[in-house]
Amino acid sequence: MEEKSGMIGKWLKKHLHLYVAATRHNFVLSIRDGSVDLSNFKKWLAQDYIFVREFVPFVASVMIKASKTSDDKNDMEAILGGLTSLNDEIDWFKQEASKWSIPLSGTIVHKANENYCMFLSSLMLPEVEYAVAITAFWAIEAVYQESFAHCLEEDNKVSQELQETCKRWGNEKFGHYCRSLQNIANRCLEKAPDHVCARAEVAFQRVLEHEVEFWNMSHEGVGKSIDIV
Ligand SMILES: Cc1ncc(CO)c(N)n1
Repeated sequence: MEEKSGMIGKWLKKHLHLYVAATRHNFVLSIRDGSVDLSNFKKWLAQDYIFVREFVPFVASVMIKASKTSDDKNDMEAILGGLTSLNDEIDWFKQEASKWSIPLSGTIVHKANENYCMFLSSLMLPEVEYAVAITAFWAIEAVYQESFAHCLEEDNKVSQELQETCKRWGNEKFGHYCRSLQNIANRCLEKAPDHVCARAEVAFQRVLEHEVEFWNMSHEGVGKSIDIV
């Protein structure tokens, strides 16, 4: 029988290439070195606001699974913390959009974003196991934590106006929250049958692929020539 403790750590090693693609994307590196094209940043911001609004019902669905099937009552607090931070995040997106004069209501949803949101919907189905959903949830948060924490590491040249964005996901408290989700996922995976673990591993890989596509979006034409056709 396969040793299952610390499953996430094993998958991070096994899929390191994909994890690095998702957490060291050129867009993120350009924020870190100060060379980011602000129009790309604005595209990302407008699309991420749409994503975050879709992410809320997904997190709520993870909460429902936890309340029905989790063997540890503390899971609820961790997930509730996630919902609370999404509440702040939505406010922050609105403020940031007004700072950059981005009209959030008229944004055309990019295909990559739509695909990612459809993937989230598929994970909301009641038949998706808690272990699978919590693994995906952790991965989604961890990519942003890892990416933006990297932006804040030594010798960064993040411009003043993007500091706050990096701190939003790169701060230590968010890091701690991601580690709590990782611990929950590890605990669930340890107890899950092999076929459920296999599904969680696939969900983890899919999240990373969607995250790469999401970053890619920022340097493609959004809302202009491509979307008008
Ligand atoms: C695309 C994407 N992934 C992860 C997060 C983290 O909440 C986010 N805001 N957007």
